[in-house]
Amino acid sequence: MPPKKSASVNRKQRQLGPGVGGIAKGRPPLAKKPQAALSSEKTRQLIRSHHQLNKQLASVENAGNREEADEIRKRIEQLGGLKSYQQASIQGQANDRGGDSSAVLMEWLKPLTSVVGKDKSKLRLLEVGALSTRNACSRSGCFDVERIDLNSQAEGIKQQDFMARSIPSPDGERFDVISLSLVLNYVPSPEGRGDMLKRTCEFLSIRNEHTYSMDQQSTLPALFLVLPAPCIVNSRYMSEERLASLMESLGYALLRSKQTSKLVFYLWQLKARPGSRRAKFSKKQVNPGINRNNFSIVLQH
Ligand SMILES: C[S@@+](CC[C@H](N)C(=O)[O-])C[C@H]1O[C@@H](n2cnc3c(N)ncnc32)[C@H](O)[C@@H]1O
Repeated sequence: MPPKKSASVNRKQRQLGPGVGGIAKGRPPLAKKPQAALSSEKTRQLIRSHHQLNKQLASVENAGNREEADEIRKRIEQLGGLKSYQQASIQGQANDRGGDSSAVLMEWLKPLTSVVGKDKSKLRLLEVGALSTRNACSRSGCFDVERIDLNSQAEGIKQQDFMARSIPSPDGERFDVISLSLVLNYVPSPEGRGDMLKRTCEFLSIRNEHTYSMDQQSTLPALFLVLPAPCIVNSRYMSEERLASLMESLGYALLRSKQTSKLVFYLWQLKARPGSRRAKFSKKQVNPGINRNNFSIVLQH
């Protein structure tokens, strides 16, 4: 089935400005009361600085430079650490990015979720990088949601690094859907991003026709991926085509995509777990240009 693609930029949203209309129903309420609001510009700056420092930290740690790593860690703490970054993300997305991204996932899974209540079997959803227990997916009642984050902000969110989570045994419990919304771009290295995408395959349940209904078979198991749009549309090293071939090499097929002025959304179905003879994806320039960024994803082995 060819992937369905939404209008490249949601016209209504463009007219109204981000944060109004479409999925812009505001961030889901948080368990903890946010601290005093920062201005949009300050929020963006804080997110940018946190990403940059995280990248520098990964690179000096890689080079074994402990002193410089300690120095960068101090600077991250001075900015308020991961907690302030999360706060800024919540606020930044509410202001700039159109609110709760999981509303897009709900929309895309509507044909499946509309029957969930009838046979009472909920879909299993793993939300990696969860900041709220009350986003559209959580509120829908269609999912058994497991939420994890490096720094838990609420009771229903387990404090856990996805990269350190034990891989389920062959007959262990897996998920029907994994959500990676604005998480991959948080990973500081291109290799780390490739590893994260590869890891998702281990947690999705590839069931057979006896366990998934006909409707479900055309969608599940699936990965919901959200990234800041510039990572894909304005990078020297990435493009939609390159992302699609990388994902295909992992066993994923693109089902849905959508682009707004700020974000790109994708729904990928895992068709088969990647074999050992998978193609490698190095950091290769596909869109040269001085005004482009360096976001990339590398698959090493
Ligand atoms: C920008 S927030 C995105 C929050 C939310 N998913 C959204 O779309 O609004 C990124 C979150 O991902 C979390 N994160 C990054 N890497 C992670 C990992 N390896 N395991 C679990 N959480 C991770 C960070 O702690 C941070 O809270």
